[in-house]
Amino acid sequence: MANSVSLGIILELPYRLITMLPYQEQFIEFALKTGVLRFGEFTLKSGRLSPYFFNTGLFNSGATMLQFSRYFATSIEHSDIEFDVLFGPAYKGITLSCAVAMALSEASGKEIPFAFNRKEKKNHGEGGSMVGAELTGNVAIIDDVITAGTAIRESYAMITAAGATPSAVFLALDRQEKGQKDGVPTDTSAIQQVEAEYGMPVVAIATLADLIEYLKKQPDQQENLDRMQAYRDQYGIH
Ligand SMILES: O=P(O)(O)OC[C@H]1O[C@H](OP(=O)(O)OP(=O)(O)O)[C@H](O)[C@@H]1O
Ligand SMILES: O=C(O)c1cc(=O)[nH]c(=O)[nH]1
Repeated sequence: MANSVSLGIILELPYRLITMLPYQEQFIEFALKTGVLRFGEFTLKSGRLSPYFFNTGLFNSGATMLQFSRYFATSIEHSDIEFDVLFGPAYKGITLSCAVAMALSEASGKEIPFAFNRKEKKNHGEGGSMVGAELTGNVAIIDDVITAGTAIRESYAMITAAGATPSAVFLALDRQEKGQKDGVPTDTSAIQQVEAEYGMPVVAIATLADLIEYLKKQPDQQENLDRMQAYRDQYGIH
């Protein structure tokens, strides 16, 4: 795969179930280096106080977006999930769908049609809410994170309304934490709920488990590791 991130398939496959792959570790290091992934105290959309935060808005240069999109493309190729169109929900999904379609084309040499929506409908010119390729066949949704699953549910509705089939979700990070209903933690994560409700696989470049595994290998990160494990004990899915 020219110009892309190495999978290390031959050496790494035997360990696949018990350890993260090289590209996942490289992705975590890259997210830390760029400040996209940070440790500290952060209030989430759910109101939870988290010892870490993942802000893909900070992949905000050509070079970092290019690298990010290559990690995404590697993760998607590794999933072996086939699809016809990549759809990114506005706003962050707009740049993601475009950049990752480019990275997938670069890696595979294939046309990768992509589309996204407008948050506000356009009433002049070509009009409407959809931009890009026609939504047809199997459509994979691409986004940075799922919190409550609202963006994915809205994307599902837009894709089915266009007569296509939502078939998979590709994310940057799976926080692997319990969802919330009426302020009460649920047993499953919002991602697991989306998978069960819509029967779509959800694939992330990296997960909370990967992040914890990474921290265990860093001697100077014991304090962050302790906080992450305490957070997982409280809110993590089992
Ligand atoms: O699972 P959810 O509860 O929907 O949360 C996740 C969504 O929230 C963020 O987008 P947001 O809607 O805040 O808009 P943005 O892309 O314009 O930042 C994020 O990019 C996801 O799309
Ligand atoms: O749950 C959130 O609000 C949230 C967590 C996170 O790590 N990144 C993000 O953009 N939102």
